Amino acid sequence: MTHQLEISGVDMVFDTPQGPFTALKGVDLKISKGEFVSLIGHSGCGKSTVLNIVAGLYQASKGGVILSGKEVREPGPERAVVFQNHSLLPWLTAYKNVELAVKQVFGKRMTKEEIAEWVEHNLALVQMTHAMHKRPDEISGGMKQRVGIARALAMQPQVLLMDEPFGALDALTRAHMQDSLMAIQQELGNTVIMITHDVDEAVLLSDRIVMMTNGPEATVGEILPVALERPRSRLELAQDPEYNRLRSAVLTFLYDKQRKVEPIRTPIKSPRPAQKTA
Ligand SMILES: Nc1ncnc2c1ncn2[C@@H]1O[C@H](COP(=O)(O)OP(=O)(O)OP(=O)(O)O)[C@@H](O)[C@H]1O
Repeated sequence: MTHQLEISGVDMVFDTPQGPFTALKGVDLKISKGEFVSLIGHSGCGKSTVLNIVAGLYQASKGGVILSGKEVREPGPERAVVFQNHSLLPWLTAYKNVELAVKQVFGKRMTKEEIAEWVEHNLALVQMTHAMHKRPDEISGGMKQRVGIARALAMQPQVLLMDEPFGALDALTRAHMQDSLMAIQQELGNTVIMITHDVDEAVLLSDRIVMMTNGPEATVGEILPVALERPRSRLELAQDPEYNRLRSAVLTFLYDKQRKVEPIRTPIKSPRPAQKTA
């Protein structure tokens, strides 16, 4: 089976004032077209570094990434990135934000009418038609995130890279966004790599959960296939024994096998003033 995306033997060494720091060591991951893969692991293990290498924003120190047979060397429109802090241009409306990306990618190939239709179509996909002429400061965080997703989808990327896309949202908005993303991904068949800290989110959305070991020299620890039928309903899954088995497998990995022991610093007590003796 040929894979759409191959991350092979990736090491990442950062130069720091304290000397070289090996954040990643020997990361291997092969992803098929249309797969939804989550990266999960403790804070600082290197999830964003992996995503940035796939995005072409960082160059691996060793190894590399092949997408559809071509080596990734720089950012490109076939890999759209959605960050936690929706990076919309504040002076442009939701519509104009999406239009800008569409013009960058398809400006030469689409007519004005086609561009307008495509922008509206993608905003409709994320249910933002009603607010498409509002600026980012006039809409909620969840709505901004939806515009960010519409902008990424409108570029028709082969791979959608999402760095904790729903991390800053309240629980209800988050649940709604997860459901929309599942529906959109099922319709469009995009390949998605998503970083999350949320075990339920990982199990609900993914075809595979990639669990990373703690750094330094972090790498892929275990890969958990999630064979739950789609479409998935969060309410039904709450009672599903397989869902609960998968959930506890991730929790066991994170809190047992890769338990992170933070050094507890005992505050240094200031020496007691010497007692005066009479
Ligand atoms: N540009 C950089 N220079 C030096 N060290 C870096 C750089 N970027 C990341 N690191 C280090 O590499 C390690 C992995 O960082 P990364 O941001 O990829 O982790 P993460 O798993 O995404 O963390 P979080 O879940 O907290 O976002 C960390 O120890 C971090 O301090």
